[in-house]
Amino acid sequence: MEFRGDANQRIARISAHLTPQMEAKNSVIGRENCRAKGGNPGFKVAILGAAGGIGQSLSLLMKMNPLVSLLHLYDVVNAPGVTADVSHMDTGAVVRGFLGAKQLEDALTGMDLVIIPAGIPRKPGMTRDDLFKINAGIVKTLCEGVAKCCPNAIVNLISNPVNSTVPIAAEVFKKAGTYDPKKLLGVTTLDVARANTFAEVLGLDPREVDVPVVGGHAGVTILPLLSQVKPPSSFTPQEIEYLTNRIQNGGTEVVEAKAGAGSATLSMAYAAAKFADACLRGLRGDANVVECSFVASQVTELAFFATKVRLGRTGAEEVYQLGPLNEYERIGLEKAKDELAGSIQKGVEFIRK
Ligand SMILES: NC(=O)C1=CN([C@@H]2O[C@H](COP(=O)(O)OP(=O)(O)OC[C@H]3O[C@@H](n4cnc5c(N)ncnc54)[C@H](O)[C@@H]3O)[C@@H](O)[C@H]2O)C=CC1
Ligand SMILES: O=C([O-])CC(=O)C(=O)O
Repeated sequence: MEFRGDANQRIARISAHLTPQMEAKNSVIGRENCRAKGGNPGFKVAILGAAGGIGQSLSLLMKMNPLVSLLHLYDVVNAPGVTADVSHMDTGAVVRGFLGAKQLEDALTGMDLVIIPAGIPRKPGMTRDDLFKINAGIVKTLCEGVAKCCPNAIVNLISNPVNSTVPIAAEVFKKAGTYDPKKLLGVTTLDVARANTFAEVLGLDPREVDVPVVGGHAGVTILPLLSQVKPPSSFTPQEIEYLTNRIQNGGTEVVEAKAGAGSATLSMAYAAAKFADACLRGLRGDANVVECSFVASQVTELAFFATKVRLGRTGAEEVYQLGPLNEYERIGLEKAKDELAGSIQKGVEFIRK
């Protein structure tokens, strides 16, 4: 082990979770220079809402990701506790905690990827849209921070209702003059994970199944394209009905099972970590990184729509078309678009009003 400076300096450094390189260059260090303790160069990732149900597990999973060199954990409560806890994991990423609005800018400065699971979750009987009143303002404030402190970062937006919070974020970035549609990604990975899992009726290992899920992230806007499942398989009409309903209502299934204690957190943290890893692999320049995401889109007449996208060095570099749909899916698409149009409009108006 290399020791620099006297013992007191070393102890101060350790308690601040800083490497000598990071201390020297503080938070404006370039990616090449930002090495986690003995690790490889990596990316700088912030989680906003890191002390929540999703945030805590996601913090754990991102601390385990070898592509992450610096992990900033921000919340309005309990960020120091989560940070202290996660920082004891003997993986490469250096962890720093940030508590409350006064520390938001420090949390965001220099970040390559910002993941946002901040906001209230549903209780039984609520729709995702019922969260708009509170979560719209939270997302607005956090995105204003992103625009100011890390305008080039990729943003993974998890806070519901995603169908409205992504348009809100876009409007905030437009207002700030920093909007890059390729860099704003609504996280719909859990819908795909559920579709792949529930397709067990095929008798397949979910890891081998790939069901594209398009549209948005609420009720009928969640449109699984079972006709495009890989490996190619055929379903009976009853199976299609069962699977489509279960995928569309997967979130509600968890909300009801938790009976007032929140919504999906563990499967969501898994899905968010999987999507964030795909974004980082894209940033690194890996080829053929493809995931579904709710993004600015010209695939339909709507300004935002979830489809498969190819992730690259600059974000969602290619937005794929829907591909051939069967009659059942065409009807589902019309329903999805009707609801999505209103949710997108609601988000846009929240900022433009
Ligand atoms: N996109 C998706 O597929 C999914 C989205 N969600 C959504 O994710 C959000 C979070 O869910 P949970 O983690 O279960 O909720 P939670 O209530 O457990 O955690 C939310 C965290 O956000 C923090 N927070 C609140 N205001 C904040 C602010 N201004 N700045 C920073 N942090 C703030 C809270 O202190 C809390 O720690 C909800 O809106 C939920 O609906 C949940 C599951 C799936
Ligand atoms: O259902 C909810 O409220 C949380 C969510 O978005 C999901 O689990 O898909």
